[in-house]
Amino acid sequence: MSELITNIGELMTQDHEQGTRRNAAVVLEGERIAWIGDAVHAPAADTATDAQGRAVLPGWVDSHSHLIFAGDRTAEFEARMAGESYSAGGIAVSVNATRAASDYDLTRMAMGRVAEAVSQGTTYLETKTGYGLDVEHERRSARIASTVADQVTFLGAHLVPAGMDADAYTELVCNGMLDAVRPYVSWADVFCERGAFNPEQSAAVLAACRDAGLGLRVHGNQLGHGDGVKLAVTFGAASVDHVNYLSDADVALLSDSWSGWDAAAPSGSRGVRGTVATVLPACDLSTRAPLAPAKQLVDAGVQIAIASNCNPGTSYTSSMAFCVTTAVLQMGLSVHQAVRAATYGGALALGRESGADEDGQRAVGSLAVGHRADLHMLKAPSATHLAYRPGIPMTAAVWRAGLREV
Ligand SMILES: N=CN[C@@H](CCC(=O)O)C(=O)O
Ligand SMILES: [Zn+2]
Repeated sequence: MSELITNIGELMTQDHEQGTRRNAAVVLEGERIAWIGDAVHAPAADTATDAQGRAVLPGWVDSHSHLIFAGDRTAEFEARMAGESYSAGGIAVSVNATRAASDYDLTRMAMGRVAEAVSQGTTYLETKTGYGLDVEHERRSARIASTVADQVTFLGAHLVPAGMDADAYTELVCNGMLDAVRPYVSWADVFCERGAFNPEQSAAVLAACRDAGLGLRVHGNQLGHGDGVKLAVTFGAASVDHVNYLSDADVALLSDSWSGWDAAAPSGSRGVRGTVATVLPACDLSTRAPLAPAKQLVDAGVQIAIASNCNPGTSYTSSMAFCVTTAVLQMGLSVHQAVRAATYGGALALGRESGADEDGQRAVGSLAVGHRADLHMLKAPSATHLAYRPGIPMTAAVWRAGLREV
């Protein structure tokens, strides 16, 4: 089956060769994009959708979420709004509720969160374990995550459970727990922060997970200055996420990590990837943290991603549009930079920005022939309306791997 989407007012492809096109059309064939060009030259297809001059973007790629949880932390949020500061300790509340929930309920709730994200234009997402924190419950979280998300990250190193020695728990994460989750995950993460895991413990987790063949990412520099960025770059992590407190040396490390990367080269031959800095605007607002310096990072040549960080503690939203709006209005990014970070940037953080037409691992996060047909049509003639009309629901239609979801 093929579908023609035509009369697209603004097609923001985030593909280097295609750029942003006016009066464009796209043909989807099965799960892939088969043709992109001017609407006047569009070929026939089995079905046609008239965009009526509206904007079309790649679907959002949400590269950082924590969707496998039960329970409610409204009281913690209210206390924060009354002046308390966020601390890692709140994670334990979600751990208790998550352990007590049935498989059925955990799965149903996670699926509901994915559906909520898709209804707002997210077409590819990662999620993490991290509210199990023992072998049985981390394995269960990983298994459930693998049924609801496109990619799964092992975050056994989220918090040291009450009553456990931090080094003994780190040892468990690196051995028995890692073995238990390994069939379900392709990434590992560590919360390298005061109140969570220190740099030595974090390094041990990253080394063990790297040796087990997992890609790496780090929760770093969220609550204060620290070693998260340094560890992430040293280990060649795909991303370091939060990055609220960065020294000049941290920015230089991230920038240097991209020195072998040519963003203007054809997709698939851009060179050596560095560590993506993932900014989490909704989390920064919900924790009243200083906003991550997204513009400074972009200006320094760092590839950035924008993600929701949807979780019950610091960022209970799956709205990537809200994150993009905030990144423009409050972090100083242009609309194009913010949309890029929430699409191509997320794909880069998940290692899915390129992919051969034939191998089934289609690229996501940008629109080009052979890429996965993940498209997001707005109720507006341009992506600028995401920031120009903050808070207004903007999703008109969503295609995920060629299937119309909204
Ligand atoms: N910072 C660590 N982990 C989550 C928050 C987890 C929680 O508080 O439940 C985050 O990314 O913000
Ligand atoms: Zn997180």
